[in-house]
Amino acid sequence: MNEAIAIRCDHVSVEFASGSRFAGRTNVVQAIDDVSVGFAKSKISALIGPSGCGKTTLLRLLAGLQSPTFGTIDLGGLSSRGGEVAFVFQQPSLLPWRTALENVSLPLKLLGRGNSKDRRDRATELLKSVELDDVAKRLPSQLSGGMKMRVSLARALVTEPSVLLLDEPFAALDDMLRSQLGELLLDLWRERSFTTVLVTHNIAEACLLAHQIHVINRGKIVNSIDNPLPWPRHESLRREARFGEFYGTLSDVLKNSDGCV
Ligand SMILES: Nc1ncnc2c1ncn2[C@@H]1O[C@H](COP(=O)(O)OP(=O)(O)OP(=O)(O)O)[C@@H](O)[C@H]1O
Repeated sequence: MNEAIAIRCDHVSVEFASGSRFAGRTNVVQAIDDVSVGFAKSKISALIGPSGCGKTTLLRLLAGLQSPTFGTIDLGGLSSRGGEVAFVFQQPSLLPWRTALENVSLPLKLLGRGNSKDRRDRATELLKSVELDDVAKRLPSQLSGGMKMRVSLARALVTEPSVLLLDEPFAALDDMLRSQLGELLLDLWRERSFTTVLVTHNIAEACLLAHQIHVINRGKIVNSIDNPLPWPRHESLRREARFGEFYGTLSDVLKNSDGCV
């Protein structure tokens, strides 16, 4: 595998059977169609495209939650079972009977890492990094939507993964929270440099957060664009002319790729 590529998909396709077997009709849905792509090591890559184009299916493939019908996926030996690959979905999916701290420490317990004090200390550290150490003892039902998402991020990062997969993690949040969590993601990435693949519908989010943007439509990657905006990135970049310029370029690419969102 090329040094700079952390994840490589080679001629990957996913076909789903759809329709009713009882009615005697089953169709094949080609969710991913012969995709070959590399995701850069220690960089943030965005997958953007219209609803139903295959973004989640591609992310599930990278997470090992879905097998390809054809083709291969190479994560250089990393896996979620070893805690090296972590994912965060749109719904935070925290265990409701466990406190925020217990939710964050759970992956360490499942992997058998450290004793209970080590795990508690590590989870407290992660809750601190998402500015939630003061609510460590609360249950998920006592947290706001934004707080739950931050706990999910802390839980995903507690095993120090090399790869973080994010499926529209901020989509259910209002604009203000979305921006704050985007900024938080940038901070966490700056400290840890995990390889990130972010599924989003949001052009501005892709412009602000990603190094590279892959446009996906009808199961195919139809364009891959290097984001020219400078690093380090902050929310304030949204107010700069060059941000508007790149936003316009990306919108045009999406329209011309028939991948408008
Ligand atoms: N388990 C499944 N069985 C049958 N079809 C599926 C299954 N999962 C996904 N599909 C189909 O595969 C295609 C791609 O779905 P996918 O969820 O990957 O799209 P998406 O780009 O993430 O959409 P959205 O942005 O709306 O979440 C869609 O046509 C969808 O209906």
